[in-house]
Amino acid sequence: MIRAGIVGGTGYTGVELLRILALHPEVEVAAVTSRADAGQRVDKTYPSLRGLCDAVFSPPEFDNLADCDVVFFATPNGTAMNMATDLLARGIKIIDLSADFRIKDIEEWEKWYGMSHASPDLVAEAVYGLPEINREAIKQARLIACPGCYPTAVQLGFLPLLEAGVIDAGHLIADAKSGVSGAGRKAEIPSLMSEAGESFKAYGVPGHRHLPEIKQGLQLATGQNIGLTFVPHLTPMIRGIHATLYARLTGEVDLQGLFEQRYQNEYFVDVLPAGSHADTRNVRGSNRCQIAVHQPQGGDTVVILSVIDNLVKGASGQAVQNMNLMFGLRENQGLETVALYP
Ligand SMILES: NC(=O)C1=CN([C@@H]2O[C@H](COP(=O)(O)OP(=O)(O)OC[C@H]3O[C@@H](n4cnc5c(N)ncnc54)[C@H](OP(=O)(O)O)[C@@H]3O)[C@@H](O)[C@H]2O)C=CC1
Ligand SMILES: CC(=O)N[C@@H](CCC(=O)OP(=O)(O)O)C(=O)O
Repeated sequence: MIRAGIVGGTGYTGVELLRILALHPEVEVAAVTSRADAGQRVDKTYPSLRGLCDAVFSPPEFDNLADCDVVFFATPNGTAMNMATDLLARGIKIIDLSADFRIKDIEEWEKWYGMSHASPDLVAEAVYGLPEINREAIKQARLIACPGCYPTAVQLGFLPLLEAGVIDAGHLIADAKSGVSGAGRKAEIPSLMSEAGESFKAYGVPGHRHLPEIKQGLQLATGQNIGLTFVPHLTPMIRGIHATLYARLTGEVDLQGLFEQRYQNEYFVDVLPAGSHADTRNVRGSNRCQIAVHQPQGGDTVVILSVIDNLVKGASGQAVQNMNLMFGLRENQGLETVALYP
């Protein structure tokens, strides 16, 4: 059995990892940390796990994680970068759900994240954990930077078009909407039901920290200079991201065929039949990204609809998909759940 540790087990992505790993046949959850709940049984904080998890929260310290084979960081930005070196030196693999190792340009990272980087040397080594691009590198990696939630939905939607060279890469538009669980479990006024409920708003229009991540990811994967306008929105649902992507076509192409071919061997990317409208409810609780392809009125604008569950394919499910690859397991092991409907 793989001994897994979770740093930040009380947060939304932490408990989602616990939910997935509780039924994973090859994994034993050996350590779960929380500062606030240290000493308390995990299933007291989360009764949904009663009978499935007998772990007790411990403080996020090296000694409590030292017997793990892999440690997931489900923590705010700036945490994993301070603990990674010691864990790696002990031979423990790391899967970081935060942004600490995602951006290769350290100055750029420091600008967007507003802090200095504690382990710049590890950034070069980290593998960006989007399996649909980096599968072979992930299998060899000891440090994974899991993609952000918006970057997962946006990159999977644009990739086939950029790889085929059929759109103007300099003028992409991503109009994305997220449920409130994307902001995490911490108490914050914008996440209150009376603030986010019955309301809908854009935020981060002048610049959101996922912009450099998406541009870097698409640039590295396709070798093209990417120009992107990215506008996130907060929508009054709990889980889900819906990205509506726009690009100008530069030639004639069978768009539906292009997407179906690109993702024909990808278990977690489902290209919907022509004419479909992707809907977040069809991926809620599952590790799937569903994509619909449109060319309105046969014009020169392609519109891609890409939906994921931000906590699963956008975070913890993708993290487990990476773990499966790193440990030579079947990529979809423990992740074959069907979406919850409605
Ligand atoms: N929510 C989402 O949809 C997504 C989130 N992410 C990223 O995943 C990470 C976790 O997100 P999320 O689960 O939403 O966050 P939450 O705010 O819900 O949870 C954060 C967790 O980290 C722990 N924690 C906080 N500060 C520290 C610290 N300094 N040292 C150790 N543990 C700490 C908290 O427990 P305690 O304070 O008790 O220690 C808590 O368990 C973030 O980096 C986020 O950006 C990525 C993709 C999607
Ligand atoms: C709705 C909401 O607030 N979403 C978050 C996305 C958070 C997230 O998951 O950030 P990382 O993927 O970079 O870790 C935000 O826009 O800040």
